[in-house]
Amino acid sequence: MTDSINFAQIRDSIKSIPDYPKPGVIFRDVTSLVEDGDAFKQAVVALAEPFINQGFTKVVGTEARGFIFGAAVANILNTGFVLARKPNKLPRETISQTYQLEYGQDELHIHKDSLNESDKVLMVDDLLATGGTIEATAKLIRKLGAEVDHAAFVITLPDLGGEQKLHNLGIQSYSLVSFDGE
Ligand SMILES: O=P(O)(O)OC[C@H]1O[C@H](OP(=O)(O)OP(=O)(O)O)[C@H](O)[C@@H]1O
Ligand SMILES: Nc1ncnc2[nH]cnc12
Repeated sequence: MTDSINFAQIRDSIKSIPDYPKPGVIFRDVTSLVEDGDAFKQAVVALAEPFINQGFTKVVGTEARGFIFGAAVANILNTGFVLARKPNKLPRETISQTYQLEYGQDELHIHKDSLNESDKVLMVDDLLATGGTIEATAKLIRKLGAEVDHAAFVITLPDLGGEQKLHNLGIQSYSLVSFDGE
């Protein structure tokens, strides 16, 4: 199925914005990808394809851009979709995990009753940079007793070390395109 995916088209649809949000950063903008219906469809199909019929019971997506791709992948895999959200957004009882940002720290929450020991989870996000966000997401999933060994991203920034961080957690990462030099 991935034979029919035009990875160059997916890559070309992602706009790169220099010096955003601060000097020296090249922002890889998936909003331009999702605005292109064909590129969006191909990206979602390519993200889901390796995980079809592999026994996944849930997809977890991380706020906010992870929701766009995660929910679509869950539909293809015929699984439920679980939201990992920033603080004060989820109405039921949650568990939380703090993680480091470049400056300071942030926190992610997940509903306590959204996963359990019987779940096999695929994590989906738009982009892997340092891996701090996806590491926090994996810790939440594991705290609830669910299994998580795979994460899928549209974009990886290999220079920022996220793949190694995931590897150290025993999580295999899969991405559609990578951008060096950041
Ligand atoms: O690998 P990391 O270094 O953790 O960075 C990757 C994360 O950063 C971005 O999210 P951001 O926190 O900017 O939130 P947003 O999706 O709400 O814009 C991106 O969508 C990933 O979730
Ligand atoms: N360079 C980048 N572009 C888009 N989102 C990001 N999140 C972290 N680094 C990023």
